Amino acid sequence: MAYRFLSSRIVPPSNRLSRRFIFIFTISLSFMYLCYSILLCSGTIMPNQRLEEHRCVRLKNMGSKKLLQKSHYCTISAKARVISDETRAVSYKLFVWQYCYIADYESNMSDIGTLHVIEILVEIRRMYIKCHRGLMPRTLDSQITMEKTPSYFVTREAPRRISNMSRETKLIVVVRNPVTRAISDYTQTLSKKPDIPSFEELAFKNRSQGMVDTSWNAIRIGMYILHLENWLQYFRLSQIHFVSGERLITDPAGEMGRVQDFLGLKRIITDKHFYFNRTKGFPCLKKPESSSQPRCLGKSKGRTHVQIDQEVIEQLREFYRPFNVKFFEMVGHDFRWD
Ligand SMILES: Nc1ncnc2c1ncn2[C@@H]1O[C@H](COP(=O)(O)OS(=O)(=O)O)[C@@H](OP(=O)(O)O)[C@H]1O
Repeated sequence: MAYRFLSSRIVPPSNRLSRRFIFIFTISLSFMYLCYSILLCSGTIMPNQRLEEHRCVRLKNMGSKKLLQKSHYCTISAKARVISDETRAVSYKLFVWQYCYIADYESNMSDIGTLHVIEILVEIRRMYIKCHRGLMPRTLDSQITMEKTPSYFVTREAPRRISNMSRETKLIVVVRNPVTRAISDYTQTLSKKPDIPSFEELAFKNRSQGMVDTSWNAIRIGMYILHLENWLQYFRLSQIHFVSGERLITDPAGEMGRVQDFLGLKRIITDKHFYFNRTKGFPCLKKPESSSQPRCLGKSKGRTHVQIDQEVIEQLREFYRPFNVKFFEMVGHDFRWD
């Protein structure tokens, strides 16, 4: 649009020379942005690499020496996640900008080499994918890289993009009772924005008629089967492992055992690594890699939930039941959310 506006006003349509100049100028500008976005990527790889030590729990220190000389069990720290999410958002915007700008140019310039423009687009896309891959830490064959972005599960485009990157990716999703999940979500939002409407107001379009507002994210996210169906267009069910959010609290070692099996790792993390912290009311790590002190999750994990009317909870249970049943059937496991 910007080009159309400029070209129609500044350059007379018949002036081929000026048009060629604008074309070269546009391409140069795009190229500069491309270089900038690539530099931006490599700039953020560095902090990621520096964080690698924090991310990777060396199994060596967890007991089994034989395996551990070779293996790292990697998790992505919250800080690393923020860096990679932000960088991806910025580079994605740059990519879209470049793509749209050139595509717009292409549609307006019949006399320029279309093939040339396509070549440039292909190159930008190649660089873009390389840029994303570069955000992940380098790993040896004996290492596993993990990426943690909860919102991917409910992001429409995520399965296609991830499968484009690697079809063999293993996916782990923590699911909990969708009603509790919605209340937890609301509690978290309320702690940041105390002025939001009540849970009941947000959850229902019409409460007396039991009409739930599925456009509210806190509700929509818990309709797991719908999101799963989207993922199953690109991944096999055997590539996805569902962790029970409830059992992660009552039996963290058991859940972690199943995660390790799914990833094809020896069971290194066992109940020896956890203890129940009465003050926190949750299991905590006895001795994490980074310190000799026990470590619990932060204050924002495991907060007291907002009190919700029992009748509202019942209505939401009813609403979720058919979605849950389909979900249990699909994954072949009953999470017992009733
Ligand atoms: N060990 C331990 N300690 C504290 N909290 C625990 C633990 N295990 C699971 N949980 C549950 O994790 C819930 C928070 O996870 P989130 O989904 O918000 O995490 S994330 O931000 O998406 O990473 C959090 O939900 P809320 O209770 O609603 O805060 C916890 O119930």
